[in-house]
Amino acid sequence: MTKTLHERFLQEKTVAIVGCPFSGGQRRKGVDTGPVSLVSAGICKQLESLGWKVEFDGHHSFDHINEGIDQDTDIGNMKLPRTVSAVTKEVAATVESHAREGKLPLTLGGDHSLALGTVSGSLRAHPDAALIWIDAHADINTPDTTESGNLHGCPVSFLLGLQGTDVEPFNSWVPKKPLLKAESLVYIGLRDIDSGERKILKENNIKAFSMHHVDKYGIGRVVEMALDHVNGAPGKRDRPIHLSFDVDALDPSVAPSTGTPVRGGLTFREGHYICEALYETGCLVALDLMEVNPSLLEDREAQQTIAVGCSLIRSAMGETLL
Ligand SMILES: NC(=[NH2+])NCCC[C@H](N)C(=O)O
Ligand SMILES: [Mn+2]
Ligand SMILES: [Mn+2]
Repeated sequence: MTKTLHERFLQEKTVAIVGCPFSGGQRRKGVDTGPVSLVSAGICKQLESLGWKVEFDGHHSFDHINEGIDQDTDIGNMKLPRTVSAVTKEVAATVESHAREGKLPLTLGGDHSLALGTVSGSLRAHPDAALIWIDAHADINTPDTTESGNLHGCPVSFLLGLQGTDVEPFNSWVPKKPLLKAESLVYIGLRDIDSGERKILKENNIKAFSMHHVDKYGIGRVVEMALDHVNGAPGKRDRPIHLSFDVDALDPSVAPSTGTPVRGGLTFREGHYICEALYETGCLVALDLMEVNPSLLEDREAQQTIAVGCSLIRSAMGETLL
C-alpha cells in the first residue's frame, strides 16, 4: 500500500491556512478579497470534513507594508517592487514555519506574485520539492522581459534565479543560489505566453504542457508525464510536491472572475483531475490557490469562481468521487 499523504512528508494531517489578501502584483482591484471569500464560503469546515485538522488564525495583514505603497515607485519595468518584495518575504517566512512543523500550508491569494513567497518557504523546509504550476500563463518574465511590469507575471524567474532577477529590493532576501532548479518545475495549462517567456522556457529546457498537449494526450497522460519528469523516471513518485494553482488555468466559462482570463482553458474536470491525481501521489506538501477575484463580473460569476476554487482545494486534499 502506498503511504497516505501525511505519513510521507507531513508530521500530522494538519493544514495551515495562509490567507493572503494582496493585489500589488497586478493592477486590477479586488483580487485581495479572494481569500476572505474562500474562507467565508466554508473552506475550513470542508477540509475538516475530509479529516484534516485545520489551523486558521485570520488572514495575514499587509497593512504595514501597504502603507508605503504610494511611495513605491517603479524600479526599471517593475511596478510596486518594494511592496511585492516585502509581502513575499513575509509569506515565505510564514509558509516555511508551517512546513517545518510538518503541516501542509494552503495559501489563498491574492495575486500570483505571492508564489515567490510560498514556493521559497516550501523549498526552505523541503529542499527536494518540485514545483507544479497550473496556469494559463508561465509567470516567468524577468524584470527585463516583462512588458506589463506586473510582478504576478514574474515569480518563477526569481525562484529560478534567472538573469536579471538579481535586483533591488528582491536581492535583499531572494538567495543568489536559487532554491529551485529548472528541471524541478513543470507547467500545465499554458496558452498565453509572452515572447520573452517563450525564449526563457526554451533556453532553460523547462517542461511545459500547454493546452495543445492537454488536447493531444488527454489530462491523464499529461499529469503522468509531468510527474515522471519531476521524479526523474517513469512511475517514480517520491519527490515532495508544491502545487501552485492559478484559477485562470481553468476556462473562463468555468472560473470567470479572475484578472487575466484566457479562453481555451482547462475544463472543470481537467482542473479537478490534476488536483486529485496529485493528492493520490501522497507527495503534496504545499498548495496555493491564486487569482480568485470576486469583484470582477457579476455576483453570479464571482460565486461560481469561489465555489470552483473551494472544490479544487478539496480535490487536492483528498475528496474522492467514490
Ligand atoms: N498570474 C497571472 N495571472 N499572470 C498573468 C501574466 C500576464 C503577462 N504574461 C504579464 O507578464 O503581465
Ligand atoms: Mn494566470
Ligand atoms: Mn499565474
